[in-house]
Amino acid sequence: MSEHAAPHSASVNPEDVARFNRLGDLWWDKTGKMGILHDINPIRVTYIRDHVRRFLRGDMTALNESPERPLEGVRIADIGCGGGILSESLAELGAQVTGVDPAPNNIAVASRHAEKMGLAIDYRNVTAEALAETGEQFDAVAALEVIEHVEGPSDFVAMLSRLVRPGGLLFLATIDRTMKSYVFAILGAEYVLGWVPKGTHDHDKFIRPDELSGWVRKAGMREIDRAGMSFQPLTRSWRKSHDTDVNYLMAARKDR
Ligand SMILES: C[S@@+](CC[C@H](N)C(=O)[O-])C[C@H]1O[C@@H](n2cnc3c(N)ncnc32)[C@H](O)[C@@H]1O
Repeated sequence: MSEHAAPHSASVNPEDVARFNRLGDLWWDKTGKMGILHDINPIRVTYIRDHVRRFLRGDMTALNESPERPLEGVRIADIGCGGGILSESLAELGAQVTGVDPAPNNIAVASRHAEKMGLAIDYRNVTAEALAETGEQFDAVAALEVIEHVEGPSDFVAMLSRLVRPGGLLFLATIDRTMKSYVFAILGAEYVLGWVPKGTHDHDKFIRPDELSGWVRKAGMREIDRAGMSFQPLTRSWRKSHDTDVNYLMAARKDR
């Protein structure tokens, strides 16, 4: 596997991307250090599915009523796709997924896994900037658990907006910059419980929901929803909530 992260671009923090580049098979180990992404994935996928069906049904003829493939024909870009956890779930629902990540090994892991699962996903080892430069646009763009790892997050949102077609949707997920997130997402998840590799997160790079909403607005889009993802200690499970103090999702729409 390659030690080097691929093409440099303004949003890429080389050390951070190199750390993700080394994860290899851990991406698909549901009980390992990336397990939390598998645990929250059903909430993220349902969130995307429901917003796409609610907001894009009117202008997409291919968006049929099939309960098994509710995203049939929807073009979605998964930015910072890692090992493909989100990309695969969206493809299973019928979406035409393009997954990009600057770490070459992530794309290698994602491509191998998708092939094993019989899923056709267009994985590319390019930066999000390089994808935006092609002028391609998507019905929906998702950058989940990515923006807290990039350089210049407000510019990153502006660049993501360029990838969304008029009337299309942008989905973001990140962590709020609160005392609670310091306790849960850093001390708890990295140091006490060991859910996530130590050093994965820098509290200063966490983002307040209103800050994110402002960047979205500046990028010519409009926030349409935000929701929390909360861990329930009693049932040891995650659920969608109104508490955005730690992990949260945001959906935005580009005007036509
Ligand atoms: C925490 S992982 C999330 C992976 C995936 N989005 C998921 O939720 O399953 C963060 C990912 O963002 C990627 N990444 C970091 N900086 C990036 C950038 N500037 N542009 C695109 N992806 C980036 C990393 O390589 C890594 O795969």
